[in-house]
Amino acid sequence: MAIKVDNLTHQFKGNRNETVTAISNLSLSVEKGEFFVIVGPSGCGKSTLLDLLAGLQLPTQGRIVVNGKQVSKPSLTRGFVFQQYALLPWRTTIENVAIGLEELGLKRKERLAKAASYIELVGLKGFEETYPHQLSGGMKQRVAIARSLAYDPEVLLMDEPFGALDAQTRESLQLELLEIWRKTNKTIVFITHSIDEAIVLGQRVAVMSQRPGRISHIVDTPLFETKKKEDPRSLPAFAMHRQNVWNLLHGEEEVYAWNE
Ligand SMILES: Nc1ncnc2c1ncn2[C@@H]1O[C@H](COP(=O)(O)OP(=O)(O)OP(=O)(O)O)[C@@H](O)[C@H]1O
Repeated sequence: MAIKVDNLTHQFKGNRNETVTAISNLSLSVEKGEFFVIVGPSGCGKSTLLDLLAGLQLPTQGRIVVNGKQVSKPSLTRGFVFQQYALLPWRTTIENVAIGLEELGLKRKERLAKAASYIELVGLKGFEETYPHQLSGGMKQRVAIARSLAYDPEVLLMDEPFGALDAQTRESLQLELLEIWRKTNKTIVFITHSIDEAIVLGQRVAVMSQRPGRISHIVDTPLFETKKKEDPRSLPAFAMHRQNVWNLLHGEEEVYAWNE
C-alpha cells in the first residue's frame, strides 16, 4: 500500500472566525504504482486533501501514512505538480528541473545529466537552455512534471496540472502523462474537475461529495489501450464510464456494472 488515509478531518477558520469543515472523516487507500484520480465539485476539499497528502498542512484529525511513514511535513519523497507551473523565470529548463537535485546533494555534473534525462522523458529534448517565457503553457507544465520526477519521489501528487491549458494541449499531455507513468511506475494521485480527464487517466476514480468533502464512491475505470491515432474518448466503454461517473457526481446511483 503506497498511501493510507484514515478518518481525515480538516477544518479552517472562516472570515468571521467560524469553523469551515473542508474534509470530514475521509478514508482511502492507494496501491503502489496506481494511477488514482479524484474528481469532485468546486470547493469540496480536493486541493485541501492534496495539501494534506503533501504535508503542506497538518490535518485537524486523522492520519496519513505514505509508504509506511506518517506524513508530518513536506518531503522530497512526495512530488507535487500544481495548476500553475511554479517555474523560476530566471532559470533555464535544465536548471529548473535540477532544483530538487540540489537538495539531494548531487554534484553539478550528475544533476545536469539526471535533469537532461527527465527533460527527454517529457519530450523536451533540445529545450534545455530555454527560459520559461520562451515556452508554451504545455511545455512549461512538462518542465514542472520533469522537475517533480527528477528527484525520484515515491508518490506524485498532481493538483489540476492541465487545468490552465487549451483543450488540445491538455488531451495530448494526458496521453503523454500515461506513457510517463507506465515508464516510471510511480504512484500518482491526480485531482481534476473534468470527468473525461479522470476516465482517460485513472485506474480508479474517486468521486468526492460536496463540502464537507468525503469520498462518496470509488469506480474502477479501465485504462484504454488504443492505437496511436485513436482517441480513447471515442470508445463506447469510455462513454459508459463517463455517464456512470457523471451520475455519481450528480447524486444519482451507479447505472451499470461494466464487465470486460
Ligand atoms: N486557507 C483557508 N481558509 C479558510 N477556508 C479555506 C481555506 N482553504 C480552503 N478553504 C475552504 O475549504 C473548502 C475546500 O477548499 P478546496 O480548495 O480544498 O476545494 P477544491 O475542491 O479544491 O475546490 P476547487 O475545485 O474549486 O479548486 C472551501 O470551502 C474553501 O473555501
